[in-house]
Amino acid sequence: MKSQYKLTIFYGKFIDIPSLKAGFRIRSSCAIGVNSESGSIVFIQENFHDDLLKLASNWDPNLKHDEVKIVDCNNNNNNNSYAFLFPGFVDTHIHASQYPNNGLFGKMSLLEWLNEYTFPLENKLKDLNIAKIVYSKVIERTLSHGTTTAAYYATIHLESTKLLANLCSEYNQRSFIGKICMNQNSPAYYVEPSTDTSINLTKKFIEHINSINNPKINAIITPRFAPSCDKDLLCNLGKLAKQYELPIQTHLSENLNELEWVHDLFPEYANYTEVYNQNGLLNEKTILAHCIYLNDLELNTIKSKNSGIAHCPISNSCLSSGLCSVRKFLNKGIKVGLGTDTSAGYTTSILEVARHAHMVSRQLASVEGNDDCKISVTECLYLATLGGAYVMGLQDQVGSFEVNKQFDCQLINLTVEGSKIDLFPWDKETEKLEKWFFNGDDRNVQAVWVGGQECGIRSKSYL
Ligand SMILES: Nc1nc2[nH]cnc2c(=O)[nH]1
Ligand SMILES: [Zn+2]
Repeated sequence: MKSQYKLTIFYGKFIDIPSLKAGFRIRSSCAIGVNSESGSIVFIQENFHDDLLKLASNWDPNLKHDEVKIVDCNNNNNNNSYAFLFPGFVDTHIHASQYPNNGLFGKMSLLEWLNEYTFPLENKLKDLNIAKIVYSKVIERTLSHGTTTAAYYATIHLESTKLLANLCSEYNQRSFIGKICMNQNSPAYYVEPSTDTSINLTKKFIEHINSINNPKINAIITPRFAPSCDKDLLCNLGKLAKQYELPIQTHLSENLNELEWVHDLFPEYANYTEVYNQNGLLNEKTILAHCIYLNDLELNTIKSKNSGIAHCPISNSCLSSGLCSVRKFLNKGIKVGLGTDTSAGYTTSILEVARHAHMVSRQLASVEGNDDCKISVTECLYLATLGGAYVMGLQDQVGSFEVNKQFDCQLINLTVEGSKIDLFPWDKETEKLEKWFFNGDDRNVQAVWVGGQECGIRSKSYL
């Protein structure tokens, strides 16, 4: 539907983190103009206290007043309130199909959990009615937590994976969607019978994404992980990614038993990373989840291919997979983002994942006796936004507020009714933001926009 507006001007306090070490960039009384057709930012004017329509005329002198929409999020009139606009979160690793199992993992670790909890659930989603319920809920829930971009795993089923893509398009959530590929070492009821089947279904899925013709909705090549794909499938998926110039997502080095298994299954490769590398699956658009046990050689390979890592600290804790040193990745200049890894991770909130990343980094610092392990609040929030954008190859489009970037944004209100955050008159501005980091949740997310278009978010009864 074509908007009656040609320009939307968002006005308020804009906060983002433009680089890992930059800290909070706070732009107050700031007007950001968004081209309604393209969804991209056309101007940014901070400390602006004049008539906003003047900015519209500067941008296009022919614009009529009723072609300009003003979204005023400024709250300077009221000393007791505090709200700001922040880049939408980027979830670089989430299993949409596993959402009903969030919080269900018992005492299990990865390989038994896959067999007991995960494969039976994923298999249920071949039923399109079930898939519709699950996928609608996970999109609604992630949007309500401020996730504007997500890299989703679906299941091995073509039709329900197509449905996930359609729903992301309808809900207006920027997404990479992967039909899972797996042709070995999986239960008979949940496995693809051959490489050909897996490749053909993936091609059909790519065609479907092309038919949606929505630049926010993308296909991603998704070998589940090395143990569930034979060499032939891995190699053909590498070729497919190259042929269609598509991103790739998979799991790497998450659990010690998994590592041993990969070593037994693929003895001809020097290490786990080489299994992917030598089959054409590592490039600048590859998202590697976990990467807990990589050695220096493997990290160097990932760096040289400019692949990115999805750090999933909640999942790593839930399945007792291990403590992952993010600082090691950052020191090597490897791209890092955050992933909920629903449902190995119990939440769909990237803010909660960012908090846990912070906590795990402190545990590592004490285990290793090295304070350099600690990642700061703003570093964690960078990973949750622009860091994730880099991992997904979207760094020129999302993750921070810059002219020509897409307007993917969440309105955070710390003083909304029901908020868990108590502010005091002596709180400094950055302290308010740190309080949000530790005690904020979806109650503070008042609105979400992707490409300048507002997304519906669930049950905001107090608004
Ligand atoms: N956390 C996690 N690891 C995996 N490794 C292979 N499949 C999965 C999965 O679904 N979740
Ligand atoms: Zn995962």
